Formats: sequence, C-alpha cells, structure tokens
Amino acid sequence: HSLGPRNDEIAARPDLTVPTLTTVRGILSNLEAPIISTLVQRSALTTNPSLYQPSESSPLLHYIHTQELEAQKLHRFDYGRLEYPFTLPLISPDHASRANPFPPGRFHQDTFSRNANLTAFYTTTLVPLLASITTSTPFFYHLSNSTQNDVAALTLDAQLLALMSHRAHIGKIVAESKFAANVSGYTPLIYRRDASAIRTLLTNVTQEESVLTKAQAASRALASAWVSAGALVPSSFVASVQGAAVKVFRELIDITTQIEVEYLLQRLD
Ligand SMILES: C=C(O[C@@H]1C=C(C(=O)O)C=C[C@H]1O)C(=O)O
Repeated sequence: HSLGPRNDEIAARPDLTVPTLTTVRGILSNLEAPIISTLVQRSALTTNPSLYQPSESSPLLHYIHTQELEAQKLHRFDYGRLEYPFTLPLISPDHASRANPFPPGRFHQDTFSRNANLTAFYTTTLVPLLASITTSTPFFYHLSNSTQNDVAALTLDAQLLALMSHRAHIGKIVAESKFAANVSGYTPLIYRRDASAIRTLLTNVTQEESVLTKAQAASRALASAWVSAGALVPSSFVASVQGAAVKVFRELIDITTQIEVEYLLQRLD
C-alpha cells in the first residue's frame, strides 16, 4: 500500500468532518471512566508475568491477535473509526488530489499508529505495578484455590489496551480540529517539517493538568466503589489503583501528543 489507497478504496471513503475542540475534549473525557473502570477490574486479578514479555510473540499479543482477526470482520478498524489494530496491517493513508481534496476540518488518515509504545508502556511499567497489587482473592474463584486467572486477566488487558489506544488515536481528530482553527499557524510549520514547533503550538498544559486531576479523582471514586461493593481487595487497593491511573493518563497524554504531531506532519500530503 505504499502507493496509497486504490481508487475504488478512495471512492468508498466518506468525507468525514471532525468536531470542534470543545466537543473532542468531551469525547476524551467520556473515555476516562471506561479506562479507569477496566483498570480497577484488572487490578483485582493477579498477574502472571510470563504472559507479558516485551516481545511480539508474547501471549498477550497472541491473545490480542486472535481477537483482532474477528474484530476486523466486524469492521472495528474501518476508516474513521479511530481504532487501530495492534497486530494487523494499518489502514492505508489518504492523499489529497484535485478530485479528492482535504479542506481544513476534514479528517485525513495518516500512516502512524503508536500502539507499539502503548504495549511497551503496558508490559514494562503497568504490569509490574499491577503485579505489586497483591490480590490474594481474585474475583474468579477456583476450587483448587489457585489465584491464577490468565484468560480473565488477558481479556481485561486487551480491553484496557484497546481503550487506551482509542483515546490516544483520537489525537488525530484533536490535531485536525486544532489545524482547522489555526491553518495559517500550522501550515508553514508543516511545510518546514518542524515537529518541535508543531508540538509547542498544540500543547496545552492547563488542559493536561485538568485531565490528570480528573483521572486521580475518578480512580479514587471507582476503586472506593469496589471496596464499598464488597470486593475482597487489600487495604492499599485504592491508593495503588490511583497511582496506576495517574501513570496511565500521563503516558496517554504523551502518546496522544505524539499522535497529534505525526498527524499534522502528514496533513498536507
Ligand atoms: C488533547 C489535547 O491536546 C494535547 C494533549 C492532551 C491530552 O492528551 O489530553 C491535552 C492537552 C494538549 O497538550 C487538547 O488540547 O485537548
């Protein structure tokens, strides 16, 4: 696909207009509860470190691959869905032409996914944190009293990674919406391929801080709700989940920012 989409593929691609930044921020905010809920559920299971070697042949990525083959048939990764697979080839990029122009505000598919960074963060940073939450009574009960529930954990890992990936790749529409609101500011930087100036122009530290503050409050609320609901979790559960949630959102902000920059570098292709 290095030559870009085939003509029939282009014809099949809708002209998708992105929402304004305020609406996109609401879309990002709407993903915080599901990400943190899944993190809370996952934190109440034990962790088998052998599933998470940082390699493409890890049981984690193998499990995700089997799910993605089915998901693809159900159109999970179609154009404009902002869901990008971890183990399958990526959708081909858009190229502007006279017959197929991309005015500001129209979504323009690029060639980037940052899923590899997410799995690296997950296996090297998040899994050790999850493993340190010593749950002696995971919610799947086996008569053998084994605390190992590999499939239950992997199912939640796959769900959590898909949600995190979706959140980060919404950076593409954040970027389009910022571009449409400031075409004359971004255009020369894109032509100069000045990634660091683009990053400076799109970064909003106040917004980032508000995302982190909300993640901290939401993780306290959701983890505490598990305790009130009767979950047999250690006394450190709420604090541990909060610590993990803040790490997750700090990483998501960084990866979202990278995705925004990369999207803009290809915006005029
Ligand atoms: C998503 C935005 O862009 C950047 C990334 C942020 C994030 O991932 O939440 C927050 C602020 C910006 O630095 C935004 O401005 O809302």
